[in-house]
Amino acid sequence: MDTETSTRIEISKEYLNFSAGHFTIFSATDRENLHGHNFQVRCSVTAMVGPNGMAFDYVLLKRVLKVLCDDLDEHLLLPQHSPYLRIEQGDGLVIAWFGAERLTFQERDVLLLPIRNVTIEELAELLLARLRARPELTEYDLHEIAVGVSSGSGQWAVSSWSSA
Ligand SMILES: Nc1nc2c(c(=O)[nH]1)N=C([C@H](O)[C@H](O)COP(=O)(O)OP(=O)(O)OP(=O)(O)O)CN2
Repeated sequence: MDTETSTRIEISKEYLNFSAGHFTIFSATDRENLHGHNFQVRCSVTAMVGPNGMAFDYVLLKRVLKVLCDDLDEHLLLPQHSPYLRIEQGDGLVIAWFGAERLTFQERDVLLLPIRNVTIEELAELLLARLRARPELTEYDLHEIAVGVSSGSGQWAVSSWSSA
């Protein structure tokens, strides 16, 4: 067997998910009501298969993905970089201003994310960046990484990176 093959390993485990509240913002005056999804996450990684017939131990990848999902699980997700949402914090509260609307939450319930909108495309890009930053993966010669996020069956956003 040629020891120079590049193979894509795909991970799509039921337990790679997070339940979170959010609202999608469509414009300065239009947003959804607050609601939640059971978001699903999947990942594919392309790497060289070594002479021992293995690219890398994908169990490690699954463990890291589960940590990234658990970090988001059971929170209200708010975008820190939305052009339409102003966020204040204090006295144990998070206050989000959407135009004249004042949305008030307990700090313990909120996760502020460095994204522009809580959409599956922004979540996929965020999880890809967080995955790439994990030290556990830096020792591997990875060629491509793609992370998918779904807000419901049949609808995904996939954010990808390539070393090429
Ligand atoms: N480009 C995007 N458009 C929208 C997003 C998004 O993340 N990216 N998100 C939403 C909302 O989250 C909306 O609540 C999604 O809900 P919906 O599509 O209705 O989800 P369901 O699983 O209920 O889908 P059904 O087709 O009704 O089964 C809107 N737009």
